[in-house]
Amino acid sequence: MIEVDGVTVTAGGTTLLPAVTLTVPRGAVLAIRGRNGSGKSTLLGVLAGSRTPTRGTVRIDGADVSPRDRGFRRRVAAMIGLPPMAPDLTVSDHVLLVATTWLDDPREAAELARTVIAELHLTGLGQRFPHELSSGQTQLFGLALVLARPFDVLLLDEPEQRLDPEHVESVIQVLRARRDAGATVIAATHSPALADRLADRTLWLDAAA
Ligand SMILES: Nc1ncnc2c1ncn2[C@@H]1O[C@H](COP(=O)(O)OP(=O)(O)OP(=O)(O)O)[C@@H](O)[C@H]1O
Repeated sequence: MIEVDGVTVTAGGTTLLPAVTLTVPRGAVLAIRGRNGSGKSTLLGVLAGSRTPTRGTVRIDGADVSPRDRGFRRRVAAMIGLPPMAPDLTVSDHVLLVATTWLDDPREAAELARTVIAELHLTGLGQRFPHELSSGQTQLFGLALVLARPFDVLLLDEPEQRLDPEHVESVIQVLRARRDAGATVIAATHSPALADRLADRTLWLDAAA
C-alpha cells in the first residue's frame, strides 16, 4: 500500500507539484496524467526518493521512502528518464548486470535477463552497444533494466515514450503480467491507450493545479 498525504513540492515560490493525497493498494495500477509541467515526474521522484517533498508524507508498505536503504530499493524500482549506460557493455551485459546484482542465484538471474529481453523484443539486439540502438529501442532497453530485478512497486515515467503502437501494446502486456504477479505499478503517461487499458485508477494533476 502506498500512502501519499498532502505532498507538495515548491521551489523558489513556484509550485512544481500541487498538494496530492492518495492511497494505492498493493497490486493496483495508477496512471498519473496531466499536461506538460503538471508535476507527474516530480511526484514519481518523490515516491522514488530522488526528490524531497516540501510538505507532506509518503509511506510505502508502512515505511518511509529511503533510497539509501537496500531493502527499500529492493521493493521499489523506478525508471524516471533513461538510466546511465556503460558505453562498452552490450544490451545483454547491462541487463544481466542488473539481474545478478539483485538475485543471488546466477542461473535465476540469467533466466530473468533472458525473459525480460525477449518480452521487450530485444533478443536480436542483445550484442549491440547502447549507442547502436534507435531511440525506441533505447526506451525498451531502459525498461528492460528496470524489469530485470525484483520489485513490489514499479514507478515509470512515460513508459510509452518513443515507442510505436505495437511496442506500446507489448509494454502494456508486460506491465499487466507484473501487476498480475502482485506488483503495484504507478506510471506517468500521456498515452490514453496505456492509461485506459492498464490502469484501474487515475490521478489527474491538472485538476489539482
Ligand atoms: N529542477 C527543477 N527546478 C525547477 N523547476 C523544475 C525542476 N524540474 C522540473 N521543474 C518544473 O516543475 C514543474 C513540474 O515538472 P514535471 O517534470 O514534474 O512535469 P511533468 O508533468 O512530468 O511534465 P511532462 O509531461 O512535460 O513530462 C514544471 O513546471 C517544471 O518546469
